[in-house]
Amino acid sequence: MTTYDELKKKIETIIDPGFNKTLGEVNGVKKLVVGPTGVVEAEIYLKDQTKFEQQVKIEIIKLVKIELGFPGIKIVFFESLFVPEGEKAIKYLAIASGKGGVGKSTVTANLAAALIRAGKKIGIIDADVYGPSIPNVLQLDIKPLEATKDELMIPLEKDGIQVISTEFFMPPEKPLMWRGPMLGKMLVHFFNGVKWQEDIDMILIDLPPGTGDVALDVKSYVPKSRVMVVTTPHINASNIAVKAGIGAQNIGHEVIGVVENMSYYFNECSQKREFLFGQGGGDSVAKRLGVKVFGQVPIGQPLDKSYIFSGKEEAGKVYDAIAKEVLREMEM
Ligand SMILES: Nc1ncnc2c1ncn2[C@@H]1O[C@H](COP(=O)(O)OP(=O)(O)OP(=O)(O)O)[C@@H](O)[C@H]1O
Repeated sequence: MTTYDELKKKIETIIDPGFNKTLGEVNGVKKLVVGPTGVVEAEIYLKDQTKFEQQVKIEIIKLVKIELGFPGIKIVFFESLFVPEGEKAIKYLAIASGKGGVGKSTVTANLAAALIRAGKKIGIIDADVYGPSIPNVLQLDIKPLEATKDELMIPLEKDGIQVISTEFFMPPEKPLMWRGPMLGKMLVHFFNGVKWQEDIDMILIDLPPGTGDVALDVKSYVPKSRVMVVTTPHINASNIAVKAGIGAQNIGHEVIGVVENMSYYFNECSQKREFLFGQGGGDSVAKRLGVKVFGQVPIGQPLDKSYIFSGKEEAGKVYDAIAKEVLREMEM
């Protein structure tokens, strides 16, 4: 009769083909239970899970049922979180908002630009399936994606920001009705099927507004992703933003801070700030989530008529300060 320890040891000798190391070496066997009827239950973490799951599943079944004589095995696979020594772990920051239209995508793109000014290599996953606007905000020309030999998508790039967007996969001017499983499939490609160029430091994820399937998927693919909440100063917007933040906290994400967008309009004539959408939304969200406000972005457009502020403009300086807070919170 095979003991539990022997079973574990043997499973841990199976190779994770993504890493070309044993499951033991890459901490790939997370849960292993032998039930009362002798059926084994296992949670296995693999690199490039979708690509290698079937192959590893067959090996484990052969080992557990044929070689070791257990009556059955149930296996659930997950994407591995293991980072080989000497390799840098990419950090993930999801940008959430309660309501649509509060400027989440504008903030995401400007934060990416500010992080690049701070010397970081940045990618954006535009997961806002209902209204992907990152390509628009960055004024990115959409063209067919190229792929590597092992069929990983190569992101498009604008001003050093690498982008993968749901918009790349939508027929132009035709809305798509996304349902849970389709969303999941799209996201799995974003998290496992992209070859980010260079030695990327951080990936920003532009989430759809509200709480929902996409946030849950992000949790399963990148459990360690932090979350930043965007709100406007209006109290209604902030009440809904709190819900998005609490939703993220409830599924185990760490919310690191709040950005208040469209905080005020700076009146050049009176040299005073005018609070067109009220005041206090950002503070209220931050207080209720137990985090701080990273910055207050004024109402306005960049001088060059794009959507991205330069580091010389007032709003650009606010984004630089937000980037600094983000880097500090993410220990980078
Ligand atoms: N600080 C700002 N000042 C002036 N206009 C802004 C500001 N921030 C965003 N906008 C404008 O508000 C509109 C909505 O912004 P954006 O698309 O970034 O919002 P969103 O929250 O991502 O929306 P959705 O969730 O619906 O995609 C855009 O036209 C954008 O240019």
